[in-house]
Amino acid sequence: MAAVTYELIKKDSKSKARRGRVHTPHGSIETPVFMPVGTAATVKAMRPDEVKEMGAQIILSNTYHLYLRPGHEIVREAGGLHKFMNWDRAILTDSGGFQVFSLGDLRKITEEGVEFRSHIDGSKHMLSPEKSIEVQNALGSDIIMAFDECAPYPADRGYVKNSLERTTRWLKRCKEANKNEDFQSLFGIMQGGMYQDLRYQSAMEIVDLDLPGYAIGGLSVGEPKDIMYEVLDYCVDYLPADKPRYLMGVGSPDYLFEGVERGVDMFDCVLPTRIARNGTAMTSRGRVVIKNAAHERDFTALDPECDCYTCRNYSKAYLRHLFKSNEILSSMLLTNHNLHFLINLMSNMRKAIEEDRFLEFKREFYNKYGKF
Ligand SMILES: CC1(C)O[C@@H]2[C@@H](CO[C@@]3(CNc4nc5cc6c(=O)[nH]c(N)nc6cc5[nH]4)OC(C)(C)O[C@@H]23)O1
Repeated sequence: MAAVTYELIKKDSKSKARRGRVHTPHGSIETPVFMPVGTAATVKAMRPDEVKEMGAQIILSNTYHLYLRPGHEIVREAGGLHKFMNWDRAILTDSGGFQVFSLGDLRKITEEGVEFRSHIDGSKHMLSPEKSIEVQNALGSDIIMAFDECAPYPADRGYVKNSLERTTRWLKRCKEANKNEDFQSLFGIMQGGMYQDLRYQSAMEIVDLDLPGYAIGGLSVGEPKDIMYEVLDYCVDYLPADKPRYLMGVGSPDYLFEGVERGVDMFDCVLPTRIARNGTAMTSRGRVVIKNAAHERDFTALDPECDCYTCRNYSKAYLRHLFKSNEILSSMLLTNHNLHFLINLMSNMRKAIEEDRFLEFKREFYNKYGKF
């Protein structure tokens, strides 16, 4: 029995949306779920007790970053990532494949793995399926992601086909490297670019390995919204219904609604924490750019419908002052609100699916939120 299992609780009658539960060694996760990103073993500007208090059930961290700094051996000696960062709920770690492409100074991709220079100090490194699994085993995360290549967008068919076939060969090596780990569940990642037949091929190849869960990779890489939704329309159906489905790198409220409607269970994205540090808040009335002069004498809360610590205690005028003064508290309060907003949104989506009114809830939200 895998350490991570999926329990389907309710399927929406008018869409592919589904309410479920993912069981892990560090607790159960109610789905659909948004996972706050804690790249370097911290959800930036947040303390773990605040992240827990707002209802986060699982957070994401990154192999690429922790391998480079402080080094996975240090985290192993600290007793693993849960101990090191004082987080006792579930952790999912991405494999480093994508981050090497998006962050590292990519040198070479071979059958063995990927050679790259660190974005921190330019030192040369090699990540392979075996190395990625060794690092994730040292981190001790509950869900570990396969070492894959996320094909760039756009990319021609030939490149995408060769890339997905190598990603499948890498997945088999990941499974072999992880075979002695009882408490860490390996998720496969579907690639195939924007080509339906290649997505099908990738799905069949990874599902054949009978893993505890599957991610849809290769999306949220700059493709237009309608292309992502079109690809999602068929990708979810290629994955087994009795396993969790994870859409990587998504997202903002509209992407979350569209993903949930198409049957996705798990999401992660740097957006809420990243834009908070840049002074933008997600609210029930759309985005609020706090530095705008309009907020200078606005002594009302950021979001009239939000009961987070920030909205209960501070005004837009004060938050604008903090941001303009480049105060650390600005990032803390806006991050707290943005994460609370998305976690609360997912909780309301789960309730709406339970009450068979998901599409109505989506319409209500869109009407209030305005343009995306
Ligand atoms: C939406 C938003 C704000 O998220 C930002 C920025 C650009 O998009 C993001 C998010 N998109 C994203 N797609 C992914 C695909 C894969 C994948 O195929 N494999 C593996 N192992 N990990 C993945 C992680 C992914 N993250 O990717 C970086 C570059 C990490 O920054 C994020 O736009």
